[in-house]
Amino acid sequence: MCWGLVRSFRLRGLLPSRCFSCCDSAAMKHLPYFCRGEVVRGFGRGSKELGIPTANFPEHVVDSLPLDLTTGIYYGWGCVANEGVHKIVVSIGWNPYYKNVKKSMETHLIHPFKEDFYGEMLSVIIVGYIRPEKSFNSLDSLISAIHSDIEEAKKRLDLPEFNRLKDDNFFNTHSQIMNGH
Ligand SMILES: Cc1cc2nc3c(=O)[nH]c(=O)nc-3n(C[C@H](O)[C@H](O)[C@H](O)COP(=O)(O)O)c2cc1C
Ligand SMILES: Nc1ncnc2c1ncn2[C@@H]1O[C@H](COP(=O)(O)OP(=O)(O)O)[C@@H](O)[C@H]1O
Ligand SMILES: [Mg+2]
Repeated sequence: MCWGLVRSFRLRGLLPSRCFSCCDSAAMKHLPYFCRGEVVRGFGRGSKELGIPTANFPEHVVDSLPLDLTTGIYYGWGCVANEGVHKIVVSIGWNPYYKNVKKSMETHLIHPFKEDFYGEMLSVIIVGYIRPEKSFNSLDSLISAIHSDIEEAKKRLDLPEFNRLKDDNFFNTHSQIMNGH
């Protein structure tokens, strides 16, 4: 754990004053992480098998993630086509339950959408880390874990230090400049 970084995040108001047991230095050092890309098709399991749709980013967006960014489950804010900012949970990795060969980055927006939005631009700010990805013994266990992640994300995003990032100017621009470069 790099306490210098943790302190600097706290001073900038990006970390709560108490440390969550799931703090992970390799995840934290890149946060908040700004990311934007078109929504593409995945395996079609999110809605059909899990009842939890995930908007998948294209390969080039996944490949541009920092190589040392810990895989796992994150939370933050997201916006489809510049129309409203919503709480999100994000899964980054190989979906060990399904043994995917390619790394994916998938966002579930905690908001009911009337229609699919494939091809639209999705902008996300990842602000915190929840847990590593796991392989579960049953589909029901995976679904329960995802629902717990959603509840955890909803709570943490109400903390003032995370809540204010929903108003970040990133969601009002189309700029390709992200994470300072
Ligand atoms: C909050 C959240 C947590 C997830 N946790 C796991 C996990 O622990 N293990 C896993 O194999 N997949 C996990 N996933 C990924 C799902 O397996 C994946 O979203 C699902 O297979 C849909 O894939 P698709 O978009 O290709 O249809 C998680 C997804 C979300 C949104
Ligand atoms: N709340 C939501 N969060 C994420 N995607 C959603 C949501 N509501 C509808 N969708 C749509 O569902 C799609 C994802 O469903 P999913 O079953 O994971 O398919 P895929 O495997 O193609 O990603 C998204 O690309 C989007 O068009
Ligand atoms: Mg998906």
